[in-house]
Amino acid sequence: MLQVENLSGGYGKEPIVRNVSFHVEKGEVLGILGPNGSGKSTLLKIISGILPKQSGKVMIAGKPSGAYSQKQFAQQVAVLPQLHAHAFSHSVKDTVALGRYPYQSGIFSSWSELDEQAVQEAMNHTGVTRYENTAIELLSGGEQQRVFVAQALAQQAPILLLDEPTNHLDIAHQQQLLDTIRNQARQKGITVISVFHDINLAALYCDRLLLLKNGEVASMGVPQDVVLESEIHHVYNARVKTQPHPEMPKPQMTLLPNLQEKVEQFCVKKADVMIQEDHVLLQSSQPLKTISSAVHNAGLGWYRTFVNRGVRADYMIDDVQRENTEYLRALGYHLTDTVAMMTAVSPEHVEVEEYEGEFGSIVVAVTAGVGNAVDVSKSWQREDIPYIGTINTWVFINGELSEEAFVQALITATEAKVKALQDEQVKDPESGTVATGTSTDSLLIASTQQGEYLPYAGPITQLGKLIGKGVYDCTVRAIHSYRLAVGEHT
Ligand SMILES: Nc1ncnc2c1ncn2[C@@H]1O[C@H](COP(=O)(O)OP(=O)(O)OP(=O)(O)O)[C@@H](O)[C@H]1O
Repeated sequence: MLQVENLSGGYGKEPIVRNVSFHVEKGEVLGILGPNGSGKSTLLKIISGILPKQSGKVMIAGKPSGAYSQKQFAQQVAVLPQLHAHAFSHSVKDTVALGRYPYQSGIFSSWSELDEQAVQEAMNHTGVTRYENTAIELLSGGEQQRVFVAQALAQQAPILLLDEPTNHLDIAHQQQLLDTIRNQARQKGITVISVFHDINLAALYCDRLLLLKNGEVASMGVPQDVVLESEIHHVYNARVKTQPHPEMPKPQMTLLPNLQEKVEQFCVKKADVMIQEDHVLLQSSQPLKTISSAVHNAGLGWYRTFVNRGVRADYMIDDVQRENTEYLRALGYHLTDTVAMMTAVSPEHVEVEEYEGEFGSIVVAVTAGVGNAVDVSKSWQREDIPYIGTINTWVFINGELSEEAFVQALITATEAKVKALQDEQVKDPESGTVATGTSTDSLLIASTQQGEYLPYAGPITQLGKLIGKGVYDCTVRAIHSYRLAVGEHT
């Protein structure tokens, strides 16, 4: 739909944009990224004919852009510039209606039903209909921005060139606007080329990204291939970490600050694990990087308070999450700073130990209710009802773990637990075979992220050895403790 070949141009003799080539298909959304002054706006200005090109080609629907008259060009390409000059006071509707000028002819107004419909639709999509009779200068920056986007949409051109369309917009309006633009691209086959400052928004909404550095293409491709830590560091000179978006297969990046603040050194000790009236508690002075399958705040996060709550064996609540949240609130725990598990085992049957290794130490705490344990290889024969009985395992690590080490720590701890059940001959009461866990086991790996860097946590690494020994020992002891409490004999 739009093809740019070896395009160069700028404001004086020296080109600002140099040798840029790309093509964009019908219905595609291309994001242009790059640091301040890299030439993003200049590139859009050259494509839209606001600035003359020095060399290269811009082809629109197979024809050189210069072959279009001004009006024909405006029927093909709608432009949202970065800065809007509005010398005359117009109402919002009149401003949006200016987008229809390529379709007006003659000295008498030829305003048609189609024009009216396009204006109404564009105002609707950008949420500015309620201001239609208000003078544009009376609106806030973000509201004005939406009016100018409406003007570009009203133009109903097959190509949209947008320079920072979300400038001044709050997050809800950013979402609404970019949803609209993306939907227009998909439903109406509109081709969109948009400059972004926000790399995450661009990665989320664009099919492909073009990264400019000093007026030249530094990289171009699908967001996964452009939003790379090394690439962003190279082009922007900023330290970042990329992560997957939680709902879409798109990369998102986070800044890694270079702060000079002194970080307080701390470590987790065995004595930090306390037995309260109805729960096991650990409160750390600093947040720990945590991954868990807890009831409250499962997944990955940073937390200071860890709760393993003992409930009665007949605890039957429809909305466990909510009831548990109320419980934590009543105890005064900060809900966003707490990870909480549940068990039918009484807190005094927790087994806690500290293990010293070459790199530092770990603390393990386990409660093991194994009355209804399950052999995972036979569980397909069972009904889907959960059974009372849970093994809750906490592993606190005084060290700095890589992401790989976090996942390996989960595996190593699970293997150690399974081995403990095997050696203790914990049986699945339904199949009669050796159990591998229970139907509701929870596991937590939490790390101070201070001290020695620990890239791996497999069974023969220093960390893996401690986890293997610690989880195995504490699980065996917790099974003994449970059996003693319920009067079960091995
Ligand atoms: N009207 C102008 N006359 C001369 N030079 C200009 C003009 N506008 C921009 N420039 C120069 O062109 C270079 C690229 O500017 P441009 O606005 O294209 O960058 P950008 O990537 O859009 O930056 P930003 O992220 O800050 O919006 C800058 O060095 C700028 O100083």
